Amino acid sequence: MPGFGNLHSTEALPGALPVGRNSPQRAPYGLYAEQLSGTAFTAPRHQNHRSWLYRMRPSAGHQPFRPYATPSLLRSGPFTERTPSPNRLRWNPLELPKEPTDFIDGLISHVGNGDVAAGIGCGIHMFAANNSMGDRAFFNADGEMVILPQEGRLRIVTEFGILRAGPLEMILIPRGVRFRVELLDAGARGYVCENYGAPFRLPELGPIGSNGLANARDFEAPVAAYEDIERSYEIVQKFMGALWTTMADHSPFDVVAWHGNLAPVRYDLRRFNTMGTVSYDHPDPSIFTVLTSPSDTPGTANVDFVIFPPRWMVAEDTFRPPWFHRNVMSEYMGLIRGEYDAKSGGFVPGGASLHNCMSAHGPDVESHGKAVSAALAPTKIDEMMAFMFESRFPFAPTAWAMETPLLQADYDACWAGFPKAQLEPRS
Ligand SMILES: O=C(O)Cc1cc(O)ccc1O
Ligand SMILES: [Fe+2]
Repeated sequence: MPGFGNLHSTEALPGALPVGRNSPQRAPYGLYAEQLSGTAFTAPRHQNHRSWLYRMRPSAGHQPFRPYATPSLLRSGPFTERTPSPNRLRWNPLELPKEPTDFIDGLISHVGNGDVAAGIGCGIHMFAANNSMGDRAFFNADGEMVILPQEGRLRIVTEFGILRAGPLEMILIPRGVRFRVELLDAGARGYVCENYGAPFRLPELGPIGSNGLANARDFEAPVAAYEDIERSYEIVQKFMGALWTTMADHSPFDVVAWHGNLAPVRYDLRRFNTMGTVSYDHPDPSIFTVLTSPSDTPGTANVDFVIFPPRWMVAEDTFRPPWFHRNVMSEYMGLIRGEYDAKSGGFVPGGASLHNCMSAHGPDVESHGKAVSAALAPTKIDEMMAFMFESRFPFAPTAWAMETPLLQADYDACWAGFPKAQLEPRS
């Protein structure tokens, strides 16, 4: 069902959705009415997110949660394992696991900021899995999750219905929504942004007008789909940075109908209506914002999700790749496919880089050299998709991120050896 933040109504059985009220004395088929809220009850109407779910049993029917025993590399803000680094860091891609590993156990925290208990900041994780979740559901009480598959297609069963997504697509799972990740290929790998702050929304378009960037209609929510499974089912949740587990005697994916404006969505990044200059100069990458989680300072995001999609480069008398810069915001980047225009090698699909607040970065020597001597004909950057999670809060790496052999030892070298500008002697 199309539309970001739309009010949807969907039923998998005729008449399952109550009409004219949310909570009738007896819901159709004896279903249980349950509200899931993503914002405070009193949040302004245009920011209020909630849905009503009509399910075979209330979610409340489960045993107490116990600490999850399987060792996990998932971490949360405050990220204090290692001193935040002012250095530019870059990582090679995760390898697919050798042991059977599902999405939950395949999550590895990379960097993060803020504080999960304060609802500020985000955690950025990678995942690598070779197994479907089986009779296991996961939900995250700490934040919503943007999932970006980089390799392998996923079938994500949620309480709201089923979403499939592969590389070049994104999934947004709201806080608290139960889901199960199944693999449609032998392995899957990707990135996750776990947003502790204000829910992601579409950015304002300002002078761009009423269309453009990620268009609301291209976000797709699933239709209601339920499974009637009576056997022991594990439910794992992330709460205040720790994983917890419990058992239920049935599948929690038993929602027969739902309505509301809180729902998981899929978005095909290829549908992004990319803007750029048609005259000169390289604009700020904020024109590539897909979704933003605002902070309480206007225009200064808790975290922005930004993509660098295929696009035509036509700028005249312009250095076309990203310029050299030092940014007050902190930048975590990943690559879904292709080659990023600021880096010739080293930044590979599935890899990642971190440029924290005020760290000097930009094109490497080779990309710079090519760009200053290029004939400025219109050229297309094709077959490429990079992305950035950009935040007002510097990112701290996890211990894993600093100790993994995937961390590149020589990243700084890509900015070594720029020829010095030759100043003309003044006459
Ligand atoms: O560092 C990067 O590659 C991301 C980036 C891209 C761009 O086009 C301008 C600024 C910026 O931070
Ligand atoms: Fe940058």
